[in-house]
Amino acid sequence: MGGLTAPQDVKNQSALGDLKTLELDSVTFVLFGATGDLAKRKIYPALYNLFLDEKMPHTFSIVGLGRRDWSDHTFQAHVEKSLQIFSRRSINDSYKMEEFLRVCHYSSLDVKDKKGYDKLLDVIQNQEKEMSIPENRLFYLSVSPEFIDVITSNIKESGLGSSKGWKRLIIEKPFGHDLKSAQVLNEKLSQAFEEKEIYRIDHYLGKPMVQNLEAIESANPVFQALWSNQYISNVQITASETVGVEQRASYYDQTGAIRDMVQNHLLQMLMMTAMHLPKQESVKDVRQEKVRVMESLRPLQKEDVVSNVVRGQYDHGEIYGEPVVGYKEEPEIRDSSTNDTFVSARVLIEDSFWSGVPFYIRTGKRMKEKTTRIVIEFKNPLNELYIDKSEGTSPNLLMIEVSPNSGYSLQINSKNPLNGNKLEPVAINFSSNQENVPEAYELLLYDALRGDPTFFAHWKEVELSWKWVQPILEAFEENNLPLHRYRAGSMGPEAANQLLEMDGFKWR
Ligand SMILES: NC(=O)C1=CN([C@@H]2O[C@H](COP(=O)(O)OP(=O)(O)OC[C@H]3O[C@@H](n4cnc5c(N)ncnc54)[C@H](OP(=O)(O)O)[C@@H]3O)[C@@H](O)[C@H]2O)C=CC1
Ligand SMILES: O=C1O[C@H](COP(=O)(O)O)[C@@H](O)[C@H](O)[C@H]1O
Repeated sequence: MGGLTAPQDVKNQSALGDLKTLELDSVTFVLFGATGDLAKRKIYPALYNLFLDEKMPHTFSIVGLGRRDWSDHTFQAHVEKSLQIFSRRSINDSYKMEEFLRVCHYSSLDVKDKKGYDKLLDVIQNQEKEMSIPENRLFYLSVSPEFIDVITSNIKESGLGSSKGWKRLIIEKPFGHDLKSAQVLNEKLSQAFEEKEIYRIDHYLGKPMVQNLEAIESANPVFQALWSNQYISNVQITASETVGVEQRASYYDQTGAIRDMVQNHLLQMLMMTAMHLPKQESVKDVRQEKVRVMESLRPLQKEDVVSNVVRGQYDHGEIYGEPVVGYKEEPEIRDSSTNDTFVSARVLIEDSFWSGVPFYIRTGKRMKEKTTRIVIEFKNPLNELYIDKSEGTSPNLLMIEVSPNSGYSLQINSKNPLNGNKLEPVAINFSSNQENVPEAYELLLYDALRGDPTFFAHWKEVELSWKWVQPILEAFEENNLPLHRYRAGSMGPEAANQLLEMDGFKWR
């Protein structure tokens, strides 16, 4: 096995480079919430795909935890089933499958039971001894956020966290419910883990096209030259979904689009789009630059929210031709709910690069299409050159398709000989082969295994995001702005279009 791959070992490598050849430290992957939904849909498939790609350490073991009284055998059958359903890769190689399942073990633990952690320590130490794994432990908390505090303090007190090797902690969203609760949670976390050991997952940061954003600018002189308020008129970030609240009513009705999507995923995409990096970027640079973006956001006062933010809630309608009920008719949603299922906002960055360039963000459930897209709209001074206004040009647009498709499209103007040589917008397209695109969780787990936190959210980013969002939460709670209804299957309320129209733009 190679030497320790501590965060400092990767800090000088390109944050975006391919490190496939790097040898990873042997590790015990300790999964809290191993019987849950996220584990089966995302975590096992990601680990297995990494294993098939030889991106797992040479020696590793997985210890799954939950309250259920499962044997190793039951757990392995559960993991296998989840791979059959959710892995994007073939599961026909029975030799590889057996090899993978052999290292999956299960131990039952109620996370509130202090004594249970002593037993867990024994289980892990025995595994480590048997498989000659040094005491490197990666703890993944795929459980409800209410347990984060109790788990991390029990990890500390039981000695599970005081190993001779390294320890890392991966935690899922949501990180807090508002600014105060996030600060309290972070304070508790930091009693058991150092910031450099904490990997806060935002799965949008694992999407290949989000990881590519910085490269689009820095690896293309043509965009590098244009990437500022001199040439860009506005930036639009959309994350629309066709699904409704599904089986998560109790979570979502307390959370809304503002906490579920805006505070984390949309602001992370905004940071990744707006940050400026020197050529030799490192983990520290990326995170510093993202923080700089957040520090430059014009803060919203509660009274500004009404003119910069639109909130909506879906009514009944149709999705892909099928009728769907409105939000308040969804099972377990309160009749009186004023929860936001749609949010759009105008965000202003007050620095020398972006001042005067509005960033518009929008996200919603039960919209017309499932798409995550970032559009950079360039200024269009040419129109004034055309005396005949029917010969006007369209703005150049760089459209970055994040998901479900990954690709770019650049809209330029061109004469169409089939239409009297009139100028028309045409698109230059690139789209990745979807089958080979790794899943976000694969990229993120690989980074955590090799100790690279670049694409995880640093506490400062999380805190600054909550700070920006906090006045919006309060304005929503106090009902200071309208709750616009929108038809399921539409692109949200009309007020979201007006937000751009008043600045002379439209959603792309
Ligand atoms: N599912 C998803 O798509 C997403 C989930 N997340 C986040 O991931 C986390 C997990 O979500 P999800 O998998 O959906 O949740 P589930 O409710 O499906 O699973 C919860 C897990 O926690 C375990 N658990 C609950 N109580 C205890 C306890 N007292 N002691 C030990 N284990 C316990 C359960 O095991 P058992 O029942 O055996 O005790 C189960 O394995 C949450 O923070 C969620 O917000 C984030 C993004 C997407
Ligand atoms: O974190 C979340 O993300 C999903 C959308 O993720 P995507 O990768 O499918 O775009 C969203 O449905 C969910 O409500 C939210 O918690």
